[in-house]
Amino acid sequence: MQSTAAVTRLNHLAIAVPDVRAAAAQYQAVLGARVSEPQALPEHGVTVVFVQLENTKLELLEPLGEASPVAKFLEKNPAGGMHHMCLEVCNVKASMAAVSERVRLLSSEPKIGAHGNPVVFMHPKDMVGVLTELEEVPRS
Ligand SMILES: C[C@@H](C(=O)O)C(=O)SCCNC(=O)CCNC(=O)[C@H](O)C(C)(C)COP(=O)(O)OP(=O)(O)OC[C@H]1O[C@@H](n2cnc3c(N)ncnc32)[C@H](O)[C@@H]1OP(=O)(O)O
Ligand SMILES: [Co+2]
Repeated sequence: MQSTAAVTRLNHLAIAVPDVRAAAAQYQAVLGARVSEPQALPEHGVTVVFVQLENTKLELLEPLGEASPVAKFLEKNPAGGMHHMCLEVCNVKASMAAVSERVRLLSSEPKIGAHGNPVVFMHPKDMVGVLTELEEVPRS
């Protein structure tokens, strides 16, 4: 049996949007959702707003800076769209080692994500078309 990333829970679904404030206002007005203040994350090339749900979070992503990975996505999907999903793991480096021969990891080291935890991405083409993020979340 090959070792796996050993994912546990869904942490968030991410939606790329052209204007994160307008998108947050729409989610609040139409869905009645609780939304966070925008958070600039230059090291990821995004400004994010989190929509807190009872059982998970939605992450609204607006491009930040010239090299934003989301900018190119929005060129192809100008109105916005589903961008990635984030699954939780207990040890992101162990998960990376477990899968590195079967999927392309999009960074050689984890980065610190929006929640202050280490994250890494797996190429969508190796994950049946879905950009998949792994986030190390310490289990309480
Ligand atoms: C804050 C943090 C957190 O949660 O804590 C975050 O989430 S930061 C979230 C932002 N950070 C990231 O997304 C980092 C990981 N993303 C990346 O490294 C990049 O966006 C890639 C996924 C490698 C795509 O790179 P690039 O845009 O240069 O490639 P590309 O446009 O030529 O796309 C290559 C192929 O992948 C497809 N492709 C591109 N982005 C995709 C996506 N989000 N979902 C599904 N498929 C996608 C394209 O359609 C194309 O397929 P075809 O060849 O068939 O046309
Ligand atoms: Co994310």
